[in-house]
Amino acid sequence: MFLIFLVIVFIIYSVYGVINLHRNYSLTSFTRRIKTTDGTPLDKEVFEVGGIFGSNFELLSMDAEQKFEYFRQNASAFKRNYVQYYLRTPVLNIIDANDAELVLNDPRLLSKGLGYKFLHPFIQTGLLTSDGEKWRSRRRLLLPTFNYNILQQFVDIFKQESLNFVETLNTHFKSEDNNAVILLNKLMPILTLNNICETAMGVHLDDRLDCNEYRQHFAKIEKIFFERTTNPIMIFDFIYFKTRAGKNYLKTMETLHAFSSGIIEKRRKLLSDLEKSSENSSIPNDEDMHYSKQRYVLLDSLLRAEKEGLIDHAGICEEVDTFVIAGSDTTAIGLIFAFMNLSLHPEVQQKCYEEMQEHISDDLSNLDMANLAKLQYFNCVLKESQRLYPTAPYISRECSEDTVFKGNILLPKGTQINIHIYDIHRSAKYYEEPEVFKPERFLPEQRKNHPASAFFPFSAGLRSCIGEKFAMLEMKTLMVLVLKNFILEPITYPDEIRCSIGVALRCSHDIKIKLRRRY
Ligand code: HEM
Repeated sequence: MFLIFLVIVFIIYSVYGVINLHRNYSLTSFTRRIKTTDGTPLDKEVFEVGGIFGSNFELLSMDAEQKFEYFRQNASAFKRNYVQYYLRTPVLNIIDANDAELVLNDPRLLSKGLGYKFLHPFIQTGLLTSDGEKWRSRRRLLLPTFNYNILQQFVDIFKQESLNFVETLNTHFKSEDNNAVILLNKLMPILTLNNICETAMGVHLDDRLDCNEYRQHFAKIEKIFFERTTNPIMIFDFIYFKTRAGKNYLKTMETLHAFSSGIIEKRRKLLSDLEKSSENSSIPNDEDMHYSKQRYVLLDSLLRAEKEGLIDHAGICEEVDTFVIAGSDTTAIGLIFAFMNLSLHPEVQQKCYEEMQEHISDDLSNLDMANLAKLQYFNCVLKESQRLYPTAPYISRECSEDTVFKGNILLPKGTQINIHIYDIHRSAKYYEEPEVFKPERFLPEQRKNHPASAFFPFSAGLRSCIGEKFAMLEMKTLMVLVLKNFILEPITYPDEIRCSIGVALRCSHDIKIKLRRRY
């Protein structure tokens, strides 16, 4: 009898223990739960996605497009921030603009999310992925290289590269025809990779620095990056790098690193040749002249810092890798969707054309920062395009310690905070007819119709994009050159576009437009 009593007590105790454990831990995810600090139900604050196995297996069988859609469906089903549990990782998904602003302005939440760690073999801990003091000192070092005077000089390069681009577009016309079909996703990345290398790195791409190969390898890396973030088995380096896929990944990385090493080597040589030629006061060759007349670039800041012992060669490599990819892939996506939207909206295109004709002469002699700043409607078009197609559909932070958010939500150390820019930008809570392309919403008199916090394609707060002004100038300059020369007509329509998840916004198929020459 006593034994039966003991067994019953044991069972009750065990059940109680498990219930208590379950309250505090997501047992199948081996992680602590996000909770309120005062014991009120979490559901009052955020939606908690249930399921005995957490969300561990939800993404496993999905392809990149389905994963992208999965987050959109979550946003429209839950309609508020939601919590999920993955293996050893609580995740707070933010789809509320004010809460996104709170996270991005919180000095305790500057560390990047777990996903970025899979980029470390490629860009190590450069500005985008580093944390703490390293990030702070790099940001201090690099910020001045985007000042007004330097950007002003970059505009000349954007202009030259855009002229070259227009020439390339002209080669797509058959002689008897005034119609050319352009694959935006193929052409834009070439232009933007050239631009970042010419401007921030002060290096001209040539056969040695093969841009196509670089892009193909980056696409591979990106695919693997996402497979790894959503597959619990591939998360661990010590398993992953033993697999064949892991070994191939490291090989791909070598090609990418060879590209950035080539850039550094070229700039070092150029600077040393310039130094020598000024010592000998001989007449520098054409290329030297081109660069000496030109500008002080980001890479020079890094090389100078190396001389002062503030950074080593490995540090320079990680920053070059970071800036080459962050400064080219992003603006390429911005341009692809801006041109697609212009092709779909002839009235918007016409307004841009008229604004541009008023401020920029046909010989482009006054195409500079001051006149680009006058193109206010261009700004609206670029912003509206980035609202609908934000280059970074989501960004992520990690709690480096237990953190109380909004006064009442306890986020355990290691919690990932995913901010879904895409969902906020398209939310009916903030925008009237959110799916409709309306650049006018960004005109000064209409801006009050949506909260400022509901638009942040370049992120916000201390870790916002360092290249925002650079990107806007680059995109505007190309728009001027293309609209001066061509009329854009649609081929690809928004309802045909299937976005897929990636480091940045991806689309699995081509985005095309048709061009007609203006003259
Ligand atoms: C349309 C173009 C661009 C968009 C939409 C964009 C967007 C963003 C976003 C959303 C972030 C924050 C990422 C995060 O918190 O995880 C970011 C950071 C960053 N961006 Fe951009 N970017 C663009 C162009 C550029 C360009 C042209 C450069 C370089 C010239 C650049 C360099 C960087 C760097 C280095 C960071 C990390 C900053 C830090 O953590 O201190 N981006 N960008």
